[in-house]
Amino acid sequence: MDGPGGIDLSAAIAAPGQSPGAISIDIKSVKKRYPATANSAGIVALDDVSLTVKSGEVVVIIGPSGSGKSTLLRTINALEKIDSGTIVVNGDVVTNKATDLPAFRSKVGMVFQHFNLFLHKTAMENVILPQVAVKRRSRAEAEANAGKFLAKVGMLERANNYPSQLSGGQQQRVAIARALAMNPQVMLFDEATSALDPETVGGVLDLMRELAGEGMTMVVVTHEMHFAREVADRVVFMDAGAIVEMGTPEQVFRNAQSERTRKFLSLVG
Ligand SMILES: Nc1ncnc2c1ncn2[C@@H]1O[C@H](COP(=O)(O)OP(=O)(O)OP(=O)(O)O)[C@@H](O)[C@H]1O
Repeated sequence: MDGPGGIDLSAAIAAPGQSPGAISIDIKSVKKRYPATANSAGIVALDDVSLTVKSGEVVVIIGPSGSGKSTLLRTINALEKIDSGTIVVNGDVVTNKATDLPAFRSKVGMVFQHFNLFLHKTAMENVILPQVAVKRRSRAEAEANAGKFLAKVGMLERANNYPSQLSGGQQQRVAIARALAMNPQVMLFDEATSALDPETVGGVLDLMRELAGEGMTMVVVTHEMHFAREVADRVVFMDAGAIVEMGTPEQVFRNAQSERTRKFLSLVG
């Protein structure tokens, strides 16, 4: 389980209390409606969605634009509030008002399309800061940890660069190191490669593939169908705010049951 930097990360990645095959994420009957505004009618973004993700499982969510994929992902770490239903992540009831959200979010790594790095901080500082601010680690511990994870994503030699000095793919690898340095129990990827130049997409997908191989529980929203085919344990197809179909890549890509799934797949290849 060595990363590109030759570091064994299995201890850092194995989340305490998670046994392989146990349910890690339990989403039940979730409904979410964006209310009407002066300029737009209200939209049902999630229409009675239920999904469980087992510990160590890689679930890839695919579907047309506007089908609710990002909204579903963002409900898992409470970036979106839901109208009804429940979401439990490794025993934390996300939808319970009493849940300490900052503490909960530190256990869930999120990687965004647009990286969300601090632009006026170096790569190293970007990875150090959340560890100190949220995990209350000492600066020395956070720095050692940052070095370890920057090495894992192949960015240690660029540790002192600012985001503006890095390519999109490199910035995304720093963002992944930042998330991993928090020792997350689950990683959520929201179109992590959609904003990248084609030549840098592969490196980020390879890193995601490597994390999957190391047993990280992952939920991935992506338009990269070959990644879904090769890496997913389960593929979920969404349309119009609902899960239309889910199954192994083989089941969904080779033997889709729904006409909507087949039509989508015929369009995206
Ligand atoms: N903040 C918001 N306010 C109002 N409507 C929203 C908001 N965010 C998303 N929506 C709407 O909710 C629906 C689902 O959006 P969502 O971003 O989850 O879709 P998606 O499947 O991730 O799309 P894409 O592949 O284009 O990113 C869409 O109709 C979208 O326009």
